[in-house]
Amino acid sequence: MSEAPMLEVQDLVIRYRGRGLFAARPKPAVNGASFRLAKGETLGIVGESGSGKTSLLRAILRLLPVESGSVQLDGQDWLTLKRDALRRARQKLGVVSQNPFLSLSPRLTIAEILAEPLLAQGQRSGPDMQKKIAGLLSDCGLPADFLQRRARELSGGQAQRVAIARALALEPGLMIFDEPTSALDVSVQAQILNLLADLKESRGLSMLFVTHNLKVVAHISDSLLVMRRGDVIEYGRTEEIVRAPAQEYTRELLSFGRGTEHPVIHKTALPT
Ligand SMILES: Nc1ncnc2c1ncn2[C@@H]1O[C@H](COP(=O)(O)OP(=O)(O)OP(=O)(O)O)[C@@H](O)[C@H]1O
Repeated sequence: MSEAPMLEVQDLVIRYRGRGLFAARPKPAVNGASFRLAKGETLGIVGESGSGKTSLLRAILRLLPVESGSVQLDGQDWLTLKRDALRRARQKLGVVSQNPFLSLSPRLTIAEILAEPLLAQGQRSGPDMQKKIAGLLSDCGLPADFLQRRARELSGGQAQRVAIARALALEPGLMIFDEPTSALDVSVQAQILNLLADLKESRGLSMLFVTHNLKVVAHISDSLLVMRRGDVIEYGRTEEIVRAPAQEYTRELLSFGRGTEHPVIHKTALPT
């Protein structure tokens, strides 16, 4: 029997409420999305503003109720989990968002930021924890002397590396990236994409990567899912979609990827 996928979403429908008592029922924000993410693979979810990407992510994170459909996370029926079971199971998810400065406490040292999730999980501070924290930082391409710096002293790229290190602290099975490079310069974007490619290889990470920029995500995704106005309009292996997109809309996203040139993927040099 083949291994259970890390994430399997089937016919997911998400609909916000209409405004006012007699408001017409709005069209679903996500209209029957289905996809499968195998362990160790990356799925890029792409679409322009309003296509439903954030709603889909928020539903997967259980921050938004769904109207119908199912989500299996590592073989577990994710949408029916209750309180304590959900809290425990959430450790399977690591989340990195667009702006690391909103999620990193400016006054804490990087060592304190990386220790937070471990302490919250009940691990004891001490030499083992220090070793683990130093390892996380180094895996994310920052030198050990950064441990004593504070988040407010970091560049955007460095802060995003710390946010990624913190999300990895509890060794989640699935990493979720919500526009992780869109606030960064193109050269720094490429470095962060290199880092994700390295981490995927060294840690066998499964990743969901949400972005409006198809060119960015095509470089690191095994599969792509293209959304438009709530519908999944294209889904398949990246090389096939890039070679022969079935939809005109996907072709447009490929040729006019907003805001970037082709980011150069190379082995990471000095972190920026
Ligand atoms: N809280 C809300 N209440 C009502 N409608 C909402 C709400 N949040 C989003 N929507 C609607 O749901 C649809 C999908 O929005 P969503 O934010 O999921 O798209 P997106 O692809 O993530 O866009 P962006 O890239 O701008 O974040 C849009 O039509 C949006 O107006």
